[in-house]
Amino acid sequence: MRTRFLFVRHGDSLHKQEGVTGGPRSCRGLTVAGREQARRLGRRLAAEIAGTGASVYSSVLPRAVETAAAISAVCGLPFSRDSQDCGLCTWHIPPEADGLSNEEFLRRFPAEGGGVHRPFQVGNESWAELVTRVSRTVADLAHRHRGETVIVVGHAETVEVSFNALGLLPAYRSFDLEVSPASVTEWVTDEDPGQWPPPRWTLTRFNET
Ligand SMILES: O=C(O)[C@H](O)COP(=O)(O)O
Repeated sequence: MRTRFLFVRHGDSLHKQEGVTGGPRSCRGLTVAGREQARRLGRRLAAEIAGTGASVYSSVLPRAVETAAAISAVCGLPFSRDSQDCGLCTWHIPPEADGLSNEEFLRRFPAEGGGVHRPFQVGNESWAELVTRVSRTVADLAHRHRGETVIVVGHAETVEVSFNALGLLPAYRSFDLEVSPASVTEWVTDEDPGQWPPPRWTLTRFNET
């Protein structure tokens, strides 16, 4: 019984191009190149999951939703509003910061003493809160889809948290991870994802473009 998670970062996005925070109000989805990346990735994944099927989930932000919709369309998999989960989002920034340039966000919302448990900006999540939120969502999906393949379309942080949720790394790690647009990171286990103690997952590829 193999359970397989394919974590995908969204394709090239307008928020990156424009240098804005890109929350629910200001995210305007993918660039033209990003849409093509998503379709190309969909074709690759369609070949990989042929015969096994998969379930597709995304965050609620348009850049992830568009990427997931493109992948699902190419693969012939269902994808609806019910497949979109805020638990898979990147940072939950304060609503007043949504749409600001990144520089302005850092300038107007500084929080001294930011760390693992205290946020780096006023009103933002802490890293530990983000890790817990995303990990909880991934754990629920693993439980619901034991023995199946799950495609999770999110953000750089969603992919990073796969190391906490499945690899059980502590929240603080002493190295950084580079996560490219439209990349795939895969974890598999042949153990029961719902067992206690937790199963051992294997990282079979990271940031594959
Ligand atoms: O830089 C950002 O806006 C956040 O880290 C979100 O990451 P994303 O570009 O993968 O959505």
